[in-house]
Amino acid sequence: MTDPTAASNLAADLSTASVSDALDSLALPGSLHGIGALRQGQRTAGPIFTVTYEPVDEAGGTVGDFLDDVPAGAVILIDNAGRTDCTVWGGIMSQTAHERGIAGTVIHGTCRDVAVATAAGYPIWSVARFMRTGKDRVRVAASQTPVTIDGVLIHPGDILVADDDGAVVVPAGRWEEVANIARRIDRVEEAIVEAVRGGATLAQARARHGYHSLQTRKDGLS
Ligand SMILES: O=C([O-])CC(=O)C(=O)O
Ligand SMILES: [Mg+2]
Repeated sequence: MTDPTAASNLAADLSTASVSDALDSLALPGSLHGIGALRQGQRTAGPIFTVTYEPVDEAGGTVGDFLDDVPAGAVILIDNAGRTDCTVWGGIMSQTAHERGIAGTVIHGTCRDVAVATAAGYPIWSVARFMRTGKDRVRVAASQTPVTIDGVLIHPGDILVADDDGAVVVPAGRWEEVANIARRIDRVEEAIVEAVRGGATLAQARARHGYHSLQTRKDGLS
């Protein structure tokens, strides 16, 4: 799944919660702990463009050097090792990315110029918001190489889904399998709520539809 439009269309109906449960059922990692939505009501999905930063302590380090290389529809995933004392993303970058049709930015690190991103409607997920620039403090070490965030190994082109609950990554080769399971989980959860509306107790509705084991590993190894 490398076509950006296809990825975002495929994920349009999927929440990160369902995708995470589907990953759990397959014993796959993917949920990016510690990265939260900049504001509520934003969501995105698409193939990942990876960026890795490294610290510097001299003039010449800077942020955003990779942005002209990112294709429309991609989700930028930045690994700055969770650093919160300086930025790797700001308002000029939000407006540029929005202008180019980039699907969103997910940062294991920090962004600034939040009001600008909000005004542009550009979606961002990050560890923190802080105003001190990364210029002269970090530089791009690599782009489009594998990164590891919260113990999750992520390759360029893997699929990222992000919403109010955070961001989750699915290996490109497992996307359809995971999405199908996530949709099945959604249908079961809807059926539980319907049963409650129809007069069942929550316990009855959950038991009837196997709620407690929806995300349980299905290979018998858990
Ligand atoms: O220094 C930064 O984080 C970048 C910045 O403010 C911008 O892109 O507007
Ligand atoms: Mg700025």
